[in-house]
Amino acid sequence: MTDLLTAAQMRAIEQAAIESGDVTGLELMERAGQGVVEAIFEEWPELDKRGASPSRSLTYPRPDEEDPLRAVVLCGPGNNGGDGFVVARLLREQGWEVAVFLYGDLEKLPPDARVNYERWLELGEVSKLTLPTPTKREVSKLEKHAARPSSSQGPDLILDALFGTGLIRPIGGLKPALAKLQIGSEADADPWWPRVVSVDIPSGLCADSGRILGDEGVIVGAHLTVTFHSKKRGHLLDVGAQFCGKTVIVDIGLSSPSDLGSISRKSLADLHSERRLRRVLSQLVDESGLPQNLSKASFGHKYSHGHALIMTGGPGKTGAARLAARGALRIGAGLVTLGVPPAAQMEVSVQVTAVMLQRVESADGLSKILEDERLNALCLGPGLGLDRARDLVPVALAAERATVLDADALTAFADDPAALFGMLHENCVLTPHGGEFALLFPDIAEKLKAVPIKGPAYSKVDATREAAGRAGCVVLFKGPDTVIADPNGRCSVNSAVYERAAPWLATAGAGDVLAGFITGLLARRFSPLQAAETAAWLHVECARSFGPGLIAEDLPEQLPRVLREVGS
Ligand SMILES: NC(=O)C1=CN([C@@H]2O[C@H](COP(=O)(O)OP(=O)(O)OC[C@H]3O[C@@H](n4cnc5c(N)ncnc54)[C@H](OP(=O)(O)O)[C@@H]3O)[C@@H](O)[C@H]2O)[C@@H](O)CC1
Ligand SMILES: Nc1ncnc2c1ncn2[C@@H]1O[C@H](COP(=O)(O)OP(=O)(O)O)[C@@H](O)[C@H]1O
Ligand SMILES: [K+]
Repeated sequence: MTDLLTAAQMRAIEQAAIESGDVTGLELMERAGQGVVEAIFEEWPELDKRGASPSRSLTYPRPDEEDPLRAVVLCGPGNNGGDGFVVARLLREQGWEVAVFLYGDLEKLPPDARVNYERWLELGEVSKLTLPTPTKREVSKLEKHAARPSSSQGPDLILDALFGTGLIRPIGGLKPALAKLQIGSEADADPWWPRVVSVDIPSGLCADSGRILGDEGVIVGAHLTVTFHSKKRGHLLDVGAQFCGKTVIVDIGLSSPSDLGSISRKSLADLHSERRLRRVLSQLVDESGLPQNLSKASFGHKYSHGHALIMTGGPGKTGAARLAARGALRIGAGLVTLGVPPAAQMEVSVQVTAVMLQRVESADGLSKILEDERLNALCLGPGLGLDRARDLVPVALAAERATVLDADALTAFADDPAALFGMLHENCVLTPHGGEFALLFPDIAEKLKAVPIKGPAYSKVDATREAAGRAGCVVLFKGPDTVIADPNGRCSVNSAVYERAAPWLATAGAGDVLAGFITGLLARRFSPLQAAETAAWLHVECARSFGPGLIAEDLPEQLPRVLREVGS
């Protein structure tokens, strides 16, 4: 299990460790600072002068062997700043020239940060940056220390230890200073500009939501972010990953992430965990006791792997449902039938082979074929058309089968979401993208859109949980930071950023395939939450397996390879 923590949860874990007497806050801070330095050397071995490490850097100017390496360390008024003082000291001890700035009042530094401030003072000085807005003179001093290589010798590293998990207000006052350093969000990516490293999280970013506090959008843009113990939600949600650069986690010897002390498991959000998903994929047991893994049980027949029914729209509108059907079949549903209006029968029949076809003109027709109890998973929405959705959705939901509602099946209820919520049951999965989410849950979407002026800000995890509670079923809220929640508060994030980035997944029809994947897993009797989580994970894996140039049709065709790799 990989938990994505909030700032409060991280503090609780730290507090529990300190209270247990196993470790002191000062020791944790020292380990944090050491971890940052190690991570910097790991990322840029040419900065590590301790041994004869290879001086290879394609992106940055190679440090001159004769000159000392130089760092500008920006420390803030809390313990994040304390970590900064530790890093400054460790670099200085290795011969670096380090210019340290403190943004805030010395008198208010928390005790551990104060100790590390004092320790640093034995090695160097600290320049002041007045809070909230540094003076012009202070900013020009900062600028002098951070001059570009073209004008004088610039620093090799800028360390952002201004704010970490304690950020609760916008940092608008720092705008001119960050602009001068060219490390703010507006800075161009400049390969000749020093490496920017953020301690824990880029300053300006809310650790709980991945949103920038304040309407000015002031934030540090880092090349490398070094966080502690576990990723925070802000590293993955919303715009977080755009500003973190590469994010690495340093173990500072806190208890294992699954040992959470007073934190309720219900309040946590999981990061998609490959290990857990592999377990789900391989260990599910169906009601006949056969292993329900995706290679299919050797003794199962097609009906033991479920029968999915996916409704299409009218002529010219059937492509989306066909994509979903292909996805459902490839992910292992025993049979997949497309429910087609008579006018589109010809169009669909010339395009499908393994997928079956059944005429379903209207609600009556749907009720009739749902008399077949073997149809155990339904999908409505992709290309369905709004009128057909309004006609068919009530009948489908009344049948109480596992049901995915996507696209038009969601939009059709924009005028009266409560009517939809009244019909939903616990075996449903809603798969809205941002626009559909806002139609069904306008007040929740509004909270997520409003500029956060204080932290911790309302997050996509909060929003999806709230939506799932209201709908009474699983909600999968799509995006590069897909969040999946059930009405009991269980929640996970399926992230497609950092090493799992798959921007080419944002292609027409990709969502239809996802709906099909979920439907196929529901047919295979996965629970709604497991079906949504597993499908979302496989969806990204398929996109990554294919790579750039992907179109939606390619996704189901990648599944055999991805499943083989999962099973191996
Ligand atoms: N937890 C752990 O296990 C470990 C944590 N560690 C480190 O501690 C960090 C968390 O430390 P933290 O709690 O002191 O928070 P931090 O981000 O330094 O700032 C808080 C201060 O900022 C202030 N403030 C806030 N917003 C502001 C604004 N816009 N403008 C101005 N001021 C603002 C706020 O002020 P106040 O509202 O109280 O006036 C408060 O004084 C964490 O990120 C990690 O680096 C590691 O050492 C090892 C183990
Ligand atoms: N930048 C991105 N990186 C990774 N996945 C993305 C990105 N943008 C969107 N997606 C995913 O692509 C799919 C798009 O679905 P959707 O918006 O319903 O499109 P469509 O209706 O065209 O199928 C969703 O699964 C979403 O999570
Ligand atoms: K920081």
